[in-house]
Amino acid sequence: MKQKLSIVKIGGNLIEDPKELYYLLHLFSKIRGNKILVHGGGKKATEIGEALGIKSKMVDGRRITDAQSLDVAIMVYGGLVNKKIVAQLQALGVNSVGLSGADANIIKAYKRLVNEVDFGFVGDVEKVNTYSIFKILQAGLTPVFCALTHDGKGQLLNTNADTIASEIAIGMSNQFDTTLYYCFEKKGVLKDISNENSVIPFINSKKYERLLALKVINEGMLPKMHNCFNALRNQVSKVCIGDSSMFEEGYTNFTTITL
Ligand SMILES: Nc1ncnc2c1ncn2[C@@H]1O[C@H](COP(=O)(O)OP(=O)(O)O)[C@@H](O)[C@H]1O
Ligand SMILES: CC(=O)N[C@@H](CCC(=O)OP(=O)(O)O)C(=O)O
Repeated sequence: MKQKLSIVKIGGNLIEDPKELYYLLHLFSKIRGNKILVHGGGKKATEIGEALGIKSKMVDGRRITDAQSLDVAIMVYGGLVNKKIVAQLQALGVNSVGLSGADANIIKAYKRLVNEVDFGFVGDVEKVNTYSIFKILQAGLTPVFCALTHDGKGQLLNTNADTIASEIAIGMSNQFDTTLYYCFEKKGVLKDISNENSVIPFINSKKYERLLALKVINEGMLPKMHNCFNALRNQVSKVCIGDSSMFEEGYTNFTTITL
């Protein structure tokens, strides 16, 4: 029987709220067995960029990343956010190690070029070196990944954190019974975005099509849902979307995605 692995992705709004972030990290520290944390930080990168006079432009949920924006991304994701999270996890008794995709050559990527849009230094994942992740887990360490990959030729690339989480989950599913959790500030996928009590408990591909047509799902939820189905189609056992409470025992008010 395969060992269990939990992969938790946390997003920008949650990271920005110190109380929420602490609550999540506290619950993460209680997850038993193998676990991996993946974080974004897009909101912070936009804020720091603006303070430096660098404007952000998003297309299809992804940041157009010129050389200056890439430097901001490296500083914010690989430095500020990653190291703060690792230090907090250490305080909670989780021996974690902060990583970008370049470290231990774990995530190789190529420059994204879709529909003629030049995203600049944005990477799409080519290969996840699961052996290195396995070795880190085996050493009793908890990897904390930021939203950076590399092209193997010395170039770091900015990569959507939801995609990093799903690609790691897909890669690790050869060896592990993997659950992927997308954890953000809302209780789950909502029927009515303005009503926190409208969580849709289960979404399968058919229901997803309907929700898309009704425009219930939009903005940042679009790439998230795409990554959920991609993970499930590629041997990831389970995918859930919700807020930090989904890691509380007995809590059920979140969204589970099925094929
Ligand atoms: N039906 C929906 N239910 C919940 N959130 C939704 C929905 N449709 C769009 N969203 C938006 O998606 C956002 C989450 O995506 P994103 O901003 O990329 O978050 P994160 O940084 O946590 O990955 C929410 O903050 C919300 O504004
Ligand atoms: C290419 C691309 O768009 N990268 C993202 C990486 C950070 C991220 O994904 O952050 P959240 O999870 O907080 O949204 C960005 O720069 O915004």
